[in-house]
Amino acid sequence: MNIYNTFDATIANEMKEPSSNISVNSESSSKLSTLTPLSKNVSNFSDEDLNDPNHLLSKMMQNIKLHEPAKNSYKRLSTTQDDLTNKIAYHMKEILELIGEDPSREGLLDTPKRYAKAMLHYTKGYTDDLKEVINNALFESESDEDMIIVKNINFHSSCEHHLAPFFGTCSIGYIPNGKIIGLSKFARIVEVCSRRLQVQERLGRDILNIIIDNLNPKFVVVTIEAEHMCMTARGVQKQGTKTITKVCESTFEDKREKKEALNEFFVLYNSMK
Ligand SMILES: Nc1nc2c(ncn2[C@@H]2O[C@H](COP(=O)(O)OP(=O)(O)OP(=O)(O)O)[C@@H](O)[C@H]2O)c(=O)[nH]1
Ligand SMILES: [Zn+2]
Repeated sequence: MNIYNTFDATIANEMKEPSSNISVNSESSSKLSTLTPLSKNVSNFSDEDLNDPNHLLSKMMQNIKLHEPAKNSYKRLSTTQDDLTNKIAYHMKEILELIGEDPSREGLLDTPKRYAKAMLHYTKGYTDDLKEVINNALFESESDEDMIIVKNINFHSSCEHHLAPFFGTCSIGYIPNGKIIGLSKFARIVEVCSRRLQVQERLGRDILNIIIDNLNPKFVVVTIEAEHMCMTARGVQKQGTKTITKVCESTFEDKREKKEALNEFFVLYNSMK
């Protein structure tokens, strides 16, 4: 059985289409579509599914839901990094003027370009090639009973509402299903997903989906604890506020098994400093 139960997120996941002014570029979308192979589970329909149209439809709907969240058809508007940097810098210079600064004063001369380079870094996840990132570091698992946890992977991301940083740690736990992955790859996956404009809920879901797509584990959970600068440095200005999200899925048909695995995750997670 290769169908994941519908997950329960700590906070409801709001998945939105990329804004309409981001168009699809075939080169980048083919690279990035490796994040969500839509056909992945189609070969896993049972005879029962194939003989009963209602069963089949309901299973197809589950599959569609599973792969809905990660939107990866993004496009950089220019082809070269230099061209992009110059275009962003041009607009940043205008913004400096709009806030009443003098972009020609010595301290600000290189600032638009510095900002452009920083912005491209904060959003480099749009162009990272996940296949290269994972680099075939998938190995046969020796036990499909034991849980693996990678705790406290730190990350920096940008909130899609204010372009303000949000940062914190991400922890991942999973029970394999024939395959394990090189441990560093979890941190690399977190890096790809966080270097985009995000909301925390979608960040967790994107990470979870990539793990499912590559490992098809029996159980997987992703927790994120983060501080949002848009809540501390501006807006409501509540220092020290942390947001915690959890997404979790499993192939277990019995919900109790999923609950037990989740308990095991939190016991282990809390016992390790
Ligand atoms: N769910 C969720 N909300 C976020 C995240 N990052 C920022 N936000 C929230 O997005 C909301 C945007 O609300 P708006 O009313 O449109 O924006 P705003 O007027 O700047 O809101 P304030 O921050 O309350 O000043 C705010 O409540 C932010 O706290 C996130 O990762 N997840
Ligand atoms: Zn924000």
